[in-house]
Amino acid sequence: MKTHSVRHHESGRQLLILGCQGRPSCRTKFKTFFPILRLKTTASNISAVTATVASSIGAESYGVFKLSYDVRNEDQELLQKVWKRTIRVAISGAAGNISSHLLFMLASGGVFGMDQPVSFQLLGSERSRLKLEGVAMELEDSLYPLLREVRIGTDSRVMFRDADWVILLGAHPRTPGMTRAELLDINGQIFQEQGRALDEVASVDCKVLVVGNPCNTNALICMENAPRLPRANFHALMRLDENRAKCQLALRAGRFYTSLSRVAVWGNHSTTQVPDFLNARIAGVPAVDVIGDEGWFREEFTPTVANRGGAITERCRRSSAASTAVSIADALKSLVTPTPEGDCFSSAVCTDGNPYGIAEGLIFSMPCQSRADGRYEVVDNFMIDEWLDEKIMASEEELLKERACVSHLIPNAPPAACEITQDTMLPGEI
Ligand SMILES: NC(=O)C1=CN([C@@H]2O[C@H](COP(=O)(O)OP(=O)(O)OC[C@H]3O[C@@H](n4cnc5c(N)ncnc54)[C@H](OP(=O)(O)O)[C@@H]3O)[C@@H](O)[C@H]2O)C=CC1
Ligand SMILES: O=C([O-])CC(=O)C(=O)O
Repeated sequence: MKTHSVRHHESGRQLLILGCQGRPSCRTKFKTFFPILRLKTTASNISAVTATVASSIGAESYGVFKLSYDVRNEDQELLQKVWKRTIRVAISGAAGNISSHLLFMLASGGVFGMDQPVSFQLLGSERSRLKLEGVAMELEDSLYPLLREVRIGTDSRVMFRDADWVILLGAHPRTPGMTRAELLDINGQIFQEQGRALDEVASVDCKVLVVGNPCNTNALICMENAPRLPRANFHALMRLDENRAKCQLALRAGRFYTSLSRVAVWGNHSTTQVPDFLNARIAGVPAVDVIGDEGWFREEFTPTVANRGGAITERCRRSSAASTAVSIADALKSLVTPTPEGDCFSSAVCTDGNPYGIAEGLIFSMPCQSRADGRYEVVDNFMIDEWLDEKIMASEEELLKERACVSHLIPNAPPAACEITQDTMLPGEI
């Protein structure tokens, strides 16, 4: 026998593999096993804990993640180590393009840390069931020591249960001829249902990152349908836009991107987004002074960043996947590591009580900072000049209209007319 994985008792005590589900032969293994681990645990409560872990999620672990082994003679280091509690990450659209990069970054320890065990609850659909199995098989073959469990399934009420992080990738793509209003409605229904599922089964502390487009309004629908969860726990991904802005500034200034700080992108993840050059710094100096060409910022930088996704889609014939996964990893890392003094990260979050006078009850990208505990605060000292203000108001206006279009999907919202006259684009649309 060899031990494959280590899990945690909820009390925080270390417990070595519970995959045997209380079978008698397995209990015998545990009996001989636990003295080595110096745990005050008896065979009977081991099977009780096993049952709790299995039934609280409600779906069986996939493949190799079910197995238990005994490493007594093989890996003393593993036995001696005190492990952190495993983080549960639920991901929808897990059989898709972004996921095929993201899962491997999360499992490698590159996001939550090299000492942080993770488990995956991967949500797919009947459409993607086989592909989801293939993804789980690739995770098996990758032998990640930090990946303690993989569950796959098609029921959000099972897959979101007890998750610490929920990353929502799955969404209907905009097809030729489909208007933005139609896309909002089709995807809004998916996110209404997922919000309800989160409300029923998610841990109240879980943080939700919506990526599936149109991500701001999808996140809003999700949040409004999950009133049990704090509104501050919902994000829509804007970090890709921030990374794209940093890339363009670094290119133009001829400086390495690590010299950039206070680069925020405001507003909606659409072509009305506002990459903020006014507050950006390069090696601590305002980017406008380093680059010294206001025309470039307004006429080139801003539209290049807002349309960068489309430029990639045009070349790849699919939207950005790897760089989106990297930006999701960056977004999560920003919430679990302290923001460097004076810096910020961009995330679309709930505008309730925001310091910039943006209409409340929207999911709107603003500069944020974190103290590394998964929570954030909106940075309140950004300068807003007339040009920036006008742009921010246009993006706000667009999101107000999007909200009106999905009022039928928001509990207790007064009915509103859908008035998206100008059919705006996602950054990745061409
Ligand atoms: N916010 C951002 O910065 C970015 C957002 N995005 C968005 O992220 C999302 C995922 O992108 P990506 O992984 O490349 O997409 P994929 O095309 O790979 O699809 C991801 C998943 O979405 C679900 N899906 C696909 N088609 C449909 C459909 N017709 N009806 C319902 N569900 C469907 C499927 O999940 P299943 O069948 O398993 O449910 C699929 O596995 C997209 O909405 C994309 O626009 C992309 C880049 C940047
Ligand atoms: O439009 C898309 O699907 C992709 C997208 O959001 C982007 O590239 O920013």
